[in-house]
Amino acid sequence: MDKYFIIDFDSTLTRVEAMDLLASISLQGLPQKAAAEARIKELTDLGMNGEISFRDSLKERLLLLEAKESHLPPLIELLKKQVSISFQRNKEFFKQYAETIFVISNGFKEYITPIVTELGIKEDHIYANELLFDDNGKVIGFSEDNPLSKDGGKAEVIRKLDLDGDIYVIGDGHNDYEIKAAGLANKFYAFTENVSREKVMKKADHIAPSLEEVLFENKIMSAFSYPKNRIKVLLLENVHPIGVDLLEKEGFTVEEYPAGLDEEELAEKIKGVSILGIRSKTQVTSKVLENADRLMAIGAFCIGTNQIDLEAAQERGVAVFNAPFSNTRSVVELAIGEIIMLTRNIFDKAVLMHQGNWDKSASGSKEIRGKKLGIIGYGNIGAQLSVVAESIGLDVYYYDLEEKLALGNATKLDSLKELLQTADIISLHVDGRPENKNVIGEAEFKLMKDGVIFINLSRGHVVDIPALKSNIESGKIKGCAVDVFPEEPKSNKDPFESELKGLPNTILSPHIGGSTEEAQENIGNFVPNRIMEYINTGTTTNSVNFPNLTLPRLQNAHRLIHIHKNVPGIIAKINQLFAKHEINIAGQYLKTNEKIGYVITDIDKAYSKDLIKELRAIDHTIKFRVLY
Ligand SMILES: NC(=O)c1ccc[n+]([C@@H]2O[C@H](COP(=O)([O-])OP(=O)(O)OC[C@H]3O[C@@H](n4cnc5c(N)ncnc54)[C@H](O)[C@@H]3O)[C@@H](O)[C@H]2O)c1
Ligand SMILES: O=C(O)CC[C@@H](O)C(=O)O
Repeated sequence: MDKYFIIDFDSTLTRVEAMDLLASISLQGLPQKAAAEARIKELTDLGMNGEISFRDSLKERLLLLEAKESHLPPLIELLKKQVSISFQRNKEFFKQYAETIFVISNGFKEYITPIVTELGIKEDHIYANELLFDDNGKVIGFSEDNPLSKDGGKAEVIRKLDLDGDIYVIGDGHNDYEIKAAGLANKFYAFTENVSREKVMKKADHIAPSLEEVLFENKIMSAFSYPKNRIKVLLLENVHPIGVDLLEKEGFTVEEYPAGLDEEELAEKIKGVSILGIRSKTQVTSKVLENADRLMAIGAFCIGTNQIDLEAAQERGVAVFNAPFSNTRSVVELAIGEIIMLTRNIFDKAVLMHQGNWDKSASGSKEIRGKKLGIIGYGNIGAQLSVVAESIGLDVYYYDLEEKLALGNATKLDSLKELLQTADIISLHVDGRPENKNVIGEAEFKLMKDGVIFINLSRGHVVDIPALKSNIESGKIKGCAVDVFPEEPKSNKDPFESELKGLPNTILSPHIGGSTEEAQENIGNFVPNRIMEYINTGTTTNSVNFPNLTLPRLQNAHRLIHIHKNVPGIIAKINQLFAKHEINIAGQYLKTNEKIGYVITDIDKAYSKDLIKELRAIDHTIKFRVLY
């Protein structure tokens, strides 16, 4: 049985309403332009929603237009650039199915024909209205004999076509739905790539955010192996709008949630989600991952990834990406600011001022020049702090578990003990690995100098809070800044509880070390791009739990992505299958880590479904997907 596709033109095959464009050309320079354009838009929407008769809407719109024949060539040029993105991607479909694709539109043939024939649609498969011109080339109306100039016209055209097969209508308007309502179509797809009309969507058999969705539903090969709109993205904790926008523009279906979710809530919400975006609050535990039936990637829109069970994610073939240096500078600037504020007792003095007390004295206030800054954890933030601190006169010492290059004149110390005994100011920048729990506790505070300044902008659990509190109260710690806490509120609406509230010369901030507009914008750009690279090409550069592979762009081939447990012999098994199916390998890329193997194979276009089944069935396969 043949499948016929009836496609609407305005806002479906093109991203715009052609009449709106014609209006902006024909009314150019006329005083009534703005008012006429607004009314044309209004009439289009009323017609599309079925709220006024189509013929009335068309008549009134044409009258407002002041259009001439000479306006058509520039209109056609503009429309050529406005073909819907997913239609542009799927030119192959229009070529292959030319015999069964029809464009039926209430617009005008004069501009529709040049656009759609370029896509490969046959000229005699275009049904649309026709303009009437006077002798001077002015548009004076339309051919009223044409059924498409009146309500129910599309149904009438299809009835006359008498197509023998299944009929699928793709359109954004009520008049497209009417074909189905008249019993003349098997399915009506509400096409929402360009506009979403609530009323039309409600009546649709299926919502198609892109042409790929229609093709996928009908098992027709399309530009993508899987429609992007079926990739569900869940973004928690107020991810920057740039990130949301990038993922939406890619065609994914994005759901946002302003706060973090607890384990139970997320374990429920994660079902059906392909990409999860979080920041530092949300714990992605193995229990959550057990329920993650479709999860491909997690984006940590921050630096820290200790909130994610990276090993469990890896074992389930879920790649995790973060933004390793997008907010580094912001944290460093806050640390520098706090070092100065605490050394000068500004915080306490400001509180007194707000209470009406004038305490002008130099006692206990010091310059930072020449003071010894001890940095624990000389990673990206620690090292950057070292450079900036040195440039304003601090004498920098650092301790790291790993061998790190000393920047500038910084002095590397061989033990934490030595650092704690040396520094006047201690700033903590270790990562949040579980072994770092209470890395600074009573014993460590004891080793510090009396009157030390202590700053923690790393992770809350790395400091023993009761020990910190008693050392501030005793005066051992003269000034303290804490930005991160073992327990943090899930959202801005939840209360903040901590033993550190109300202590002297203690700056508490709500985990905003990386919360600058610049940093959030950087992160919003960085993380979605890494995820999209992974989804679209398999590239895992910058993944924190997957072997890092940077892959070339896929050209005229299929890319098979196989993630498996790292046990001997898997590659041999994969390649035996290619040999058995006489598949030519265009390129193969492999990287392993302790736990998993990541193999990408580019093959010629043709392959059998059996090959895919057999590849999936190889023992120890974790995940498998095909890209093209
Ligand atoms: N407050 C905020 O808003 C904010 C913003 C960004 C990053 N962070 C946190 O800051 C910390 C540092 O970030 P980064 O980008 O520099 O990370 P990083 O991974 O580049 O550096 C961490 C360094 O700490 C070292 N280290 C780990 N444990 C240690 C230990 N016990 N003793 C000594 N050294 C140890 C590591 O070897 C590494 O060099 C992370 O915990 C991150 O989550 C907080
Ligand atoms: O913005 C956040 O939630 C986390 C910021 C910071 O702790 C990070 O890890 O980058």
